[in-house]
Amino acid sequence: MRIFNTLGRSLQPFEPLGSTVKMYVCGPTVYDEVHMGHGRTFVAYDLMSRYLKLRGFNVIRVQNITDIDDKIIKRANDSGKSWEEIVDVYSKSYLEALDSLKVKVDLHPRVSMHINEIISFIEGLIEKGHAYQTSSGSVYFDVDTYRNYGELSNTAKNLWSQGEESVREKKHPYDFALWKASKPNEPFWDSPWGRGRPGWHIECSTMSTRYLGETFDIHGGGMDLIFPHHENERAQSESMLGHPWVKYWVHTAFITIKKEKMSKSLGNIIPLKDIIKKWGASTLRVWFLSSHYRTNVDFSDESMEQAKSSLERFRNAIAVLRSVIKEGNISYSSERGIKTSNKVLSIYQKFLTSMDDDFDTASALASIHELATLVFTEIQESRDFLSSVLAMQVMENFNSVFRVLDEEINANSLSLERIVDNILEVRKTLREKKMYEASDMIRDALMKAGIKIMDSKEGSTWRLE
Ligand SMILES: Nc1ncnc2c1ncn2[C@@H]1O[C@H](COP(=O)(O)OP(=O)(O)OP(=O)(O)O)[C@@H](O)[C@H]1O
Ligand SMILES: [Zn+2]
Repeated sequence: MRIFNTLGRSLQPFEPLGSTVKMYVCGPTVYDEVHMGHGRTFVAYDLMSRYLKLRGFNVIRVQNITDIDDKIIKRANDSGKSWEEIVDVYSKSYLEALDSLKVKVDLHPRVSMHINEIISFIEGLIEKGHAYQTSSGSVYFDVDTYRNYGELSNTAKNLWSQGEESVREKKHPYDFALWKASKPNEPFWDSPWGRGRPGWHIECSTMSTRYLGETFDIHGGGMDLIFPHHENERAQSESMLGHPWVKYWVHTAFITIKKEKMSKSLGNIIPLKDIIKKWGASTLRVWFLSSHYRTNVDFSDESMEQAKSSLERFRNAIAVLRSVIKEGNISYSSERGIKTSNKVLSIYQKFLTSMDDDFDTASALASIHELATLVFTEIQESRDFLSSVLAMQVMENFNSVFRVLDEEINANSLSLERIVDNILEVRKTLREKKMYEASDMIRDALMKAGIKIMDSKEGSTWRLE
């Protein structure tokens, strides 16, 4: 496998540091609805971790929630609500959106729950001479003390402006805040430097090392985070730890609207929950994954229609495969069947090769389309059992990574269980009413269908014969 590393800007072989791949992704600042742009980024990392699992790795994935920030405070002041209320509403809505998008994260640490750890981290940086306190009670990172600054974002000194206020008290304009002295009407915490709150970058250095250790494999986020956020995180962490920190820096490109980044601050967002309601989570995931995670994608209803019809095509292919597996010719495959099976295997190989190549989901989806074509042009007609079973396995593996066909893949087992359990409930009522004849008829009918009922004092159970 190879993966594009922003550090060095090249495709590099993927060799994890240990037996578990550890991944940290910068999550949202919760002051407004999560939008499609966030969804793209979060689905991209979800897909990466699912693919690594398919490839046999253990994966642990941490994605933080930024619940202390200037934008949150502004929103609270503008709306007359407390910052806690704002954070509560939007973090719930974020977690719900992740759930309906089937994005799995193992841990969602919040800044407000890690203030002590953040303070200790900053104290460590001051002790090591990488940070300084100012008369206002703020603490800044001294960028000149970290010699690799600019390497991650590939930028020279004249481009290091941090876009932060109160530059006058900094030693250099490119130093950035670790701790901000509190102003009136702002939330604050006590610290060795007085009342204040953490700057943005320090939270990710603190929480990622706390949960993933002193080195980890993948650090991700959108491309807008390369500078200054990730550059600053790296400077803080490597200065503190005294050794290299993250092995692969991975960045996703943007969802745009009329070629402009979809962004809360620009006011052009489509909330995730609205788009999921309109198109469904599976169509949206297909749409996200139809382009490589490092290319910008412009939103349009037409492209969503295309994603919808791709999904429909995959669903139809599965329906054909199901019917062939159920009723197909189980006798030994014909020469033609063997040829088809080999085609299925080579399509799967292509799928893996694409995914191994920096998670090229667009090409991987093209392989699944190719498989669907094979189903419609050969398998549907030949009704060959072996190639159908193989094709179904490919679809299952594909779905374990893309998670767009859950209902179709799980249809059989789910419905069988549900049906038999319901029948047993009916039968229990019949027996309670002493209608033993009807109850026995049901038992015999199920037996003919290959389902054996076992009655006992505790109730009835069943198994496939
Ligand atoms: N339009 C987008 N396309 C892809 N990823 C995005 C987009 N907007 C934000 N992200 C990513 O989502 C994650 C959470 O973002 P965060 O809440 O910090 O957004 P933000 O950039 O402050 O929001 P906004 O730009 O909407 O004000 C980050 O990794 C960010 O890079
Ligand atoms: Zn971060």
